[in-house]
Amino acid sequence: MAMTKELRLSEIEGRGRSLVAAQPLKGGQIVLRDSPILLYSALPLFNSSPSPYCDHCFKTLNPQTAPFSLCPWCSHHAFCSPNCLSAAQSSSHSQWVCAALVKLRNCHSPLSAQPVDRQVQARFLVAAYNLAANSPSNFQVLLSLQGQPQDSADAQFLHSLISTLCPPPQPQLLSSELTAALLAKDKLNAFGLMEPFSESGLRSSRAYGIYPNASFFNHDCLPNACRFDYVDQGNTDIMVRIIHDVPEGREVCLSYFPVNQAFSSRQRTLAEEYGFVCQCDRCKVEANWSDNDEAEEEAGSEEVMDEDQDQEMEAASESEAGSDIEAQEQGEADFPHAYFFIRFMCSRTNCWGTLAPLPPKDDGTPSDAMECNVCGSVKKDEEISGHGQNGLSLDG
Ligand SMILES: C[S@@+](CC[C@H](N)C(=O)[O-])C[C@H]1O[C@@H](n2cnc3c(N)ncnc32)[C@H](O)[C@@H]1O
Repeated sequence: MAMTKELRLSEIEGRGRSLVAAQPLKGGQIVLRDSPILLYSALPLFNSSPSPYCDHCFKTLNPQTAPFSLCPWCSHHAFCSPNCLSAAQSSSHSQWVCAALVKLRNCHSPLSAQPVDRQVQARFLVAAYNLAANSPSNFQVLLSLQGQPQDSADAQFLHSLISTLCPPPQPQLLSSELTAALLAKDKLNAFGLMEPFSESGLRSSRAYGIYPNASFFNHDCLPNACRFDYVDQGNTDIMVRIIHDVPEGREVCLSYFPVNQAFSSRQRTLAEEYGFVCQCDRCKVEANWSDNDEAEEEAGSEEVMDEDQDQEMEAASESEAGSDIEAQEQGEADFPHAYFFIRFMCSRTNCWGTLAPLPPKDDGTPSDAMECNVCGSVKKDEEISGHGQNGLSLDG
């Protein structure tokens, strides 16, 4: 089924619905622009300081232009402009959402003692039940996404809480099965819109969004596409760009997390959060590395590549320059994907973003500049690796 002229939706055994190149794709080409059917804040409900983001479009609120438009019903939620406030009142910040959030934020609310993740899940459920009332067709789209309900204590707790937010916009819809199903859809499909990049800060989300078409991208630990967003320019759409040339018929994949994560951490996240065992080319190679031992398995959940792995990467990439054929063969056998890290991973401190070429010019000429999808920096080709476009092929 054609999704865009560049992408086809196909069923691939063991991977479910998948997006496949419907034509040869060029590095930098935009293959999807997708608008969210639902957006919600990633910040804790119980926060001592006001949100620095517009509660509708999630743009950073500029203190120079304060006062912002405050919600007249709760005087709590702030919007970047009167237009955003009025758009919110007829969609994301309806009267029911406003009253529900006030009630959840009440100091006697059982949520106040809950971890931030649970508070954010509550925000999602309020947004999802609001969507059911405001846009039944988009609610059906949400329900059609991947994710089977799990009978968990979290889901039961959150359902009992949401049931007290009376009257919900469509009381006949409210059920514990539906709440559990919604949470499962959110877990597998939500995209994080990141906070502004900072070299010293932690990488965290300001909001989450459900993007119905982008939800069909499967994961690969060496992706051939990555997504960009421009929230602070007032645009909540995401754009998916091709990282390097992809032949027709090849699956187009994103990485569900920063590509620098170590093998055991990636495998754990994909199994626990997404319910599958990754068998991509990179995982097949790294599964044989000697340092995937139990110690690493027991370490924190966010391991990044360690020094040995960095050295393997360097050896492979140095030898790739062609000085020593034997070392090159050995290096590539140990770490055939070294080239990806040198060329497509942002080197800025604390960034770990992915670089993709800027879109080709109108006449089809490829761009010689690469943009990072996290920090937004743009660099010329030669500043990155010294390798020309025709270096190692990733299409093999
Ligand atoms: C965002 S959805 C992607 C679209 C999904 N395949 C579908 O049918 O709707 C994420 C889910 O897709 C499946 N998936 C994604 N990447 C995969 C991979 N590399 N191998 C196997 N399954 C994968 C997993 O079930 C995962 O929880």
